[in-house]
Amino acid sequence: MTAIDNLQHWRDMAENRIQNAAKMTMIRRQPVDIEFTDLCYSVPVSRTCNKLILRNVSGYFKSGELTAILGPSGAGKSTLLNVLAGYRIGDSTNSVLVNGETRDIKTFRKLSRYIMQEDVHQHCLTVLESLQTAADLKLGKSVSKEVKMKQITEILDLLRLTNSKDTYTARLSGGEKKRLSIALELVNNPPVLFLDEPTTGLDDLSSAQCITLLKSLARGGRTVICSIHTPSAKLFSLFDNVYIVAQGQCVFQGCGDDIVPFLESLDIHCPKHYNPADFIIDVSSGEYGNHHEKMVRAIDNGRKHRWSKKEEPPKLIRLDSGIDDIKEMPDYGCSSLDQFTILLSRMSLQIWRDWSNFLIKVIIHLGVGVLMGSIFYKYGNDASKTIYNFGFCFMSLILFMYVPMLPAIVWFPQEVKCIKREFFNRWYGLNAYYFALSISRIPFQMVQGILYIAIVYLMTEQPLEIERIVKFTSIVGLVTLCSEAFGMAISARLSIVNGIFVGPALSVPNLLLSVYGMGSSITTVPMWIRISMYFSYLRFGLEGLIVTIYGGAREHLICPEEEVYCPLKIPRQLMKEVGMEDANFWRSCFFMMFYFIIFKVVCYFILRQRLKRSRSSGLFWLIGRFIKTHFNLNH
Ligand SMILES: Nc1ncnc2c1ncn2[C@@H]1O[C@H](COP(=O)(O)OP(=O)(O)OP(=O)(O)O)[C@@H](O)[C@H]1O
Repeated sequence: MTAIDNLQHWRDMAENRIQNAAKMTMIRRQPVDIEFTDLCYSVPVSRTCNKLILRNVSGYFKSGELTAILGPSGAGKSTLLNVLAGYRIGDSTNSVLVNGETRDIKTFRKLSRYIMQEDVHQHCLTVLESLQTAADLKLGKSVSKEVKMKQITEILDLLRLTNSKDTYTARLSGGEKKRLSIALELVNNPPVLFLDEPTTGLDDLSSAQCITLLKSLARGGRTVICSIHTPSAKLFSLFDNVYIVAQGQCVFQGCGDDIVPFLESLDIHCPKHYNPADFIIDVSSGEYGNHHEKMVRAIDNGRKHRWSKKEEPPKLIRLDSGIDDIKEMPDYGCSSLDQFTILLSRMSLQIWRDWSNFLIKVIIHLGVGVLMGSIFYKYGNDASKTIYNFGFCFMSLILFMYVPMLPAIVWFPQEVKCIKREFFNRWYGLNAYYFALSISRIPFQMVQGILYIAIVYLMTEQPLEIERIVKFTSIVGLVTLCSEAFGMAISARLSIVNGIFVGPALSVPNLLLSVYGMGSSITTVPMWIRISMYFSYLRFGLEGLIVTIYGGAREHLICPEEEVYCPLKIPRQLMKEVGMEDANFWRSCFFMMFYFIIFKVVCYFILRQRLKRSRSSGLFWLIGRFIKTHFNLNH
């Protein structure tokens, strides 16, 4: 068998599989054709200068077809895909038509799904649980559990994930993760699918299976568009439409079989047995001389919708697009309250399943509790050790500042990637997500705090009064919440590398201001430092703990017999010595709540800004542009 016969044989087999899979594919969707004309996209690179990435490209992607966007590295494939999907709006000027009508981005996002290159999943959920959550969020309560399960089973079969349905997503192979990403977006059967390099990181067999699957989805009536890196001849033969980009312009558009005749028409000859996809990419990147302009002219920068030796096929005109019905559809599959409850149970399950992480935290809190209890053993009621007991309170606050903040800085950037995918694909709104996120973590933080307090409070012999115990726990809880919210506000914008530096660095002034001026009267502290102290939530935490332990009508502390004189025997005396005589428990709580809300609000707006895909204007635009051109915050 010659190589060509081999390829033909493989193609026939794949075609058979595609036909069978296409029959299984859920309800057929209304066709959606995408046409774009003179599309430009630029990014700011300096204060005055923009880099033009897409240069007046045009093109036409038909429903029922699998389209590949190919090109040399840096040609603009991902950018074109992102702009078409609406994932990047930025400085783009364009005319994108959907079924002949100007694209309304809000409506289009209800029609399309975007599968990103990186497969980020909720790692402690199984494949089936992930799909069930997606179905609950996207289909809502109007679809019965049985119907959802039927759809899920069909999708699992179609994507050959049935055998892995009970596997945790963290344990899936690269190919399975990619298929799960596709499966999750198939739940509400979108008519348009965009995929950014779906075969990256997959071996030949998995790549072939992935592209075969995409073709079967296209055969089900969908418009499937993917960017792809140098596909093998086998894979290349599966695409219905090929769109080749070089230097931000279109150098070919049409059927893969037409590439060789197209190049021949320009007097460029493809060597025998050479993969035409590789050859045209080599030609467009200048390996065989400068043919770029010639190719762009021949295809009219994509205005010629399908280069063919034969007549160009007539363009389909959709009369009953059904897009108007979609405009009326709600933005999400279920109400905000339902989104909140589904997400809250998913997050709680995630934390619960990640029991090793939870266990480590519990062990650390118990271990540090025993250590602190041993170091400050029985200091709480010992008048000769009052100043050390103050140290114990301060050390406890440092623990509850760093322990919640550092994991948040490391964990949250990964979570943001997942939110980006799910939010962009309209699984849920940001408000529901953010409330669920904020609430889901509180019980687990509280359990760890209570375990620590139970040990140290008894071992250090702090006053055993219900009111003081509750107040002590509340202050520690508030410091925990503030610290985690602070860590999340930092990591919502920064990468792990930047966040892990910025978080602890900003904690230093927080710590310094919390104990500044102790030992002398507050009136001796310069005014600007006194004002700065209001910016340290830890200061309020410390005041809150000291007033809880030493405030109120507490009896005198016990001065050991071997001590001649205990100057800090009177509880209020310590508060005077450390400049906290005016401390008030409720004021401390109020300020910590205030900072907690501020950090939460800042984090929310940063997240919203990152997820929002529309073009900002005025001052926000200027600030955004300044940050983009001067800082690389995410990498
Ligand atoms: N935010 C940005 N700032 C500056 N240049 C950018 C930015 N985004 C993309 N580019 C540039 O635009 C060009 C196209 O990028 P794009 O990621 O679309 O290329 P690609 O064809 O997908 O490349 P690859 O195949 O290597 O992934 C590249 O030269 C890239 O450096």
